[in-house]
Amino acid sequence: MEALAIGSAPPRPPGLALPPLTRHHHLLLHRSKTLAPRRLVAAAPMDAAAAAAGRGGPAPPRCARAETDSEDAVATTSSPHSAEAAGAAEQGNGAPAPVADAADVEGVDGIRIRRRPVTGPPVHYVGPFQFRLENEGNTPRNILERIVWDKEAEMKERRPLYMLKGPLENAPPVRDFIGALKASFDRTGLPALIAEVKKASPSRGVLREDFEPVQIAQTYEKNGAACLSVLTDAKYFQGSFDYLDAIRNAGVQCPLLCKEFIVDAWQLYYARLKGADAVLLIAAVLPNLDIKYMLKICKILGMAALVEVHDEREMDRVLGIDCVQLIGINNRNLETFQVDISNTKNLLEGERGQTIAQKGIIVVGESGLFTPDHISFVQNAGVKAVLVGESLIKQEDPGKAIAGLFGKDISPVSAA
Ligand SMILES: O=C(O)c1ccccc1NCC(=O)[C@H](O)[C@H](O)COP(=O)(O)O
Repeated sequence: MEALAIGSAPPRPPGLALPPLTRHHHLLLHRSKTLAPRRLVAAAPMDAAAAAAGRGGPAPPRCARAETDSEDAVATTSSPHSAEAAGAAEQGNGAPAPVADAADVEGVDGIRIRRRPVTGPPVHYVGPFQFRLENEGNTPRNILERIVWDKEAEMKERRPLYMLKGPLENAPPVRDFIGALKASFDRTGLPALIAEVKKASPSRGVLREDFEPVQIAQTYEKNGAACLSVLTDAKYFQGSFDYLDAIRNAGVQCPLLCKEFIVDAWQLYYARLKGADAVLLIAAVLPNLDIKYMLKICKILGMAALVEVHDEREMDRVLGIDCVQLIGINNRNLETFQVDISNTKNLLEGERGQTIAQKGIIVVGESGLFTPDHISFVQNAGVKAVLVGESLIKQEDPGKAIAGLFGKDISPVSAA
């Protein structure tokens, strides 16, 4: 264990209370109260001398309230199940209290990643000092964990939910994401294209230096994309929520998927406010209860949800959830970066494929699609749509690259 004093503790912002609850808040409140009851936890702050010496010896326990009575704390607790299971209670210093055991977290509806650092964040405050204490429990095991942990930390800095209420009333109208996919499939007989507006990724680094999101969106639309996927994560993908409204304001009609690592219902409201028509829900990150809860909020907001799976277990979990209309099969393993397009075929074989057909679910093949053969392969496996980033974005004109990917011009103009 490494201990390093790196600075002094910043002041904590004062708590904020919500105005009377809206229709949206009621759902949040209900879920939070039923699933994440308030509780007291024993916090174990670091003993200053032990911390300085690099030992994590606990000081005598003290009690801290895990959740407050403030409506803000309740209404924005967006993922009650994972929050509860991950022991996301707060210590007096603003850091989550340590949870009992990593296995508890891993056992939540089968999600493998740890949603939060098991032993608390590496930075601890002891009086005016800040200590960095790294150990297995607070070091991410893979990129997905790293992203999600950072996302949870980002959420702590967000505006309170009630501040979105006014602007949300003026959000641009929702467009029919699933309808656009179906219309495109009916028009071309080929999987509908969700073209990705993505500057960089953890596995590929910077994909396009001269990144002009609006121009890219326009050329995608002109050349036959049915919908667009817009990366909004800044740290790992160099994306931005501002790209959503910039693309809409430029007159692009294609419905927009907010491609984000959603861990908190706040992100759903914010995505809608910025003009998203659909959001991504990643099964590897969200326990079933969270997925159901987020789907309900999406429904209230009128947005579609693309529920992403990577393996059989995630597919089976998601097939057990009512109201899922759109499933994305990611050919990329988000923990190892390995890409294998036969993953789409494997997950659609046999009973799973039949269940999907019976339920009328549209399947999107995601990642690693570069050639017309790849498109045919996933179409034959049963997908009605594809989500494509790298193979288009790296070309000089990403829009014109669509014809190369499909082996023919699929633009609406070509059909006229
Ligand atoms: O692409 C990554 O490096 C990555 C890492 C961690 C989480 C997600 C990641 N990518 C998201 C995607 O899977 C892709 O953006 C999307 O499916 C398009 O893939 P591609 O056509 O291969 O760019």
